[in-house]
Amino acid sequence: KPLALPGAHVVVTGGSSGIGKCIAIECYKQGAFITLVARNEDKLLQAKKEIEKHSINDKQVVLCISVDVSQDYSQVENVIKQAQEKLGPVDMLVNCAGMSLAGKFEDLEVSTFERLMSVNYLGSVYPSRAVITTMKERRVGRVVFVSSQAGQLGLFGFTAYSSSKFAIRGLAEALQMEVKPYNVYVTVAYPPDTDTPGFAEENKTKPLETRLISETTSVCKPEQVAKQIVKDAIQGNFNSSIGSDGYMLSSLTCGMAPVTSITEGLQQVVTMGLFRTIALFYLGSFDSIVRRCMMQRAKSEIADKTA
Ligand SMILES: NC(=O)C1=CN([C@@H]2O[C@H](COP(=O)(O)OP(=O)(O)OC[C@H]3O[C@@H](n4cnc5c(N)ncnc54)[C@H](OP(=O)(O)O)[C@@H]3O)[C@@H](O)[C@H]2O)C=CC1
Ligand SMILES: CCCCCCCCCCCCCCCC(=O)[C@@H](N)CO
Repeated sequence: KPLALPGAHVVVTGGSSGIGKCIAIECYKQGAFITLVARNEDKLLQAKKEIEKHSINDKQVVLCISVDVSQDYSQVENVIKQAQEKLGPVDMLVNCAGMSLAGKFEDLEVSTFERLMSVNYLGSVYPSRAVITTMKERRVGRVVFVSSQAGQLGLFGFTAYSSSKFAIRGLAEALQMEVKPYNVYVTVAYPPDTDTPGFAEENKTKPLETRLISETTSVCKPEQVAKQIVKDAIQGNFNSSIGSDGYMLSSLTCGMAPVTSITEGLQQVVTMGLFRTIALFYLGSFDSIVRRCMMQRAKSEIADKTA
């Protein structure tokens, strides 16, 4: 019972840039009709043009809607209504609008915590809330949440970002239990660092510790991440991850997450102990990175004072 993308209506928030844009392209290539949701109209139009290059028939449409997904629920509800009037009921919603800001806890403004929670978490609640009733009624639907590897473990510098991405996991687990009997499937994606404009922005303020720890995993291409997310969403897999560290992290942090197949469940049972063992070594190396950076900073402070 995979979702058939040809002719389907896919809404992608954050679809004007990075991972979201690549998800839109991937779905368009498979015959879907697309609604892009983001704030900046120029970026939306630019992305629309780029996506339209990949059309497979002359009926396909890319609709652009400018709205802030985190501000006002009634606004978000309205634009979803508009999109449904033009392109029909939403078959798949991808919540990809989001942002990251890294910094030490005491260096981050309190407003940053509010902002990230509002964009990353509430910005996923609002569009989902706006599409879910119709999906349940039609007994068709996919809701995709884009969390992060930083939504599976807490890292130095990500006190504000990680918590907003962990929140998505709780929302997704609870929602999946509610909507599964209606044939609506929820997917949570946990991408690693991915080469996007958003990632470049994040790197401008990233503490050294965060950079060094993140370098444990390599930087992915957004096309590759998008392909995996679309594949998992079509299949109705609850979990979507990439690479061997992504696989280990998902297995290790499965907790009480819904299980998609018997194979997945068995793999989790068998690998859990081994992956926890590996994780202990990673945690040790992260701690030593943090300690080394601290000593380095202390040294250069002393040098500054004596100079
Ligand atoms: N790149 C990475 O390393 C990783 C990214 N992720 C997650 O993937 C998602 C996409 O990231 P990435 O592709 O790097 O991001 P980009 O910054 O490249 O793109 C973000 C998109 O979201 C839109 N957006 C941002 N804020 C809002 C808002 N308030 N309302 C509506 N639209 C908004 C932007 O458009 P506009 O600004 O015009 O509104 C843009 O289309 C994010 O949730 C991110 O946390 C997860 C793991 C790794
Ligand atoms: C058995 C256990 C294996 C453990 C491997 C752990 C590796 C941890 C690295 C975490 C990297 C964090 C990526 C955050 C990406 C992100 O969301 C931002 N770039 C957004 O802009």
